[in-house]
Amino acid sequence: MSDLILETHDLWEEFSEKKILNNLSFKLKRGSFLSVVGENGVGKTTLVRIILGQLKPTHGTIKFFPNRKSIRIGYVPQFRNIDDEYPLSVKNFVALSFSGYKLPWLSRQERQQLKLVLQETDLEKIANEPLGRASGGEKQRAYLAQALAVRPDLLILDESTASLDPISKENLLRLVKKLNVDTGVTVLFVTHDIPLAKQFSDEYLLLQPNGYEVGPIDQLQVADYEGGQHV
Ligand SMILES: Nc1ncnc2c1ncn2[C@@H]1O[C@H](COP(=O)(O)OP(=O)(O)OP(=O)(O)O)[C@@H](O)[C@H]1O
Repeated sequence: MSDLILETHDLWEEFSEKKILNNLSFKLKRGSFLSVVGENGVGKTTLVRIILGQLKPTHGTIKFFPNRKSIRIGYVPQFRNIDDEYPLSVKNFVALSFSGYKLPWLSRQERQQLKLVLQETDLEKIANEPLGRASGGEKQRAYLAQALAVRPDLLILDESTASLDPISKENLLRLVKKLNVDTGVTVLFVTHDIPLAKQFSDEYLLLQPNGYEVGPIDQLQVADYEGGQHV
């Protein structure tokens, strides 16, 4: 099996005559933890949408290994608060990931998977509580559990920690890192939080208005992030 999960070649996207992503060629190693960083508007979400298959690149290619069909992708969005009156329990919310989600009709395998994922995300104790009453960190763990329920090969966190307090942010990332190490799930973490990226990832992809940079995370210079221009 290839040691890569995906690779892009010469990728760019054109929006209203504006070129985004600058002929991006990068390789994502299976089992790695990559932080995608860069200032507002450089194309981080555009890259995620291309990976998810929601957007076709104007130019260039994206290749999955062994192929797209065999790669399961879990996606954790930016934190959106859930109303206090939200009716589903934590468990039922996580189970929305399965098709035919009404709990009594989950298959045995799905029930086992649900139990495991609630354990992994430390939500077992509040599994039957209404999600609306959970804390911000617990709600975000429920989104994470939903993404993990499909046993993804690739987990994409799209500014998923942005609205959490510093302790909840770190706890969420610690959990993701543990899953990355224990299960080998590949992680692509889109963030503006450079200290958090440095603490948990192995590699970085820095998108810039006129280019991009890739490398081991310890080589990411904050000065580069703040508007430096490299190709
Ligand atoms: N569907 C679209 N139509 C037109 N322009 C778009 C579209 N999607 C994104 N853009 C533009 O492309 C650029 C890159 O957007 P993108 O959301 O990928 O940036 P980003 O790096 O994720 O930004 P942020 O850090 O603010 O979330 C922006 O200038 C944005 O306005």
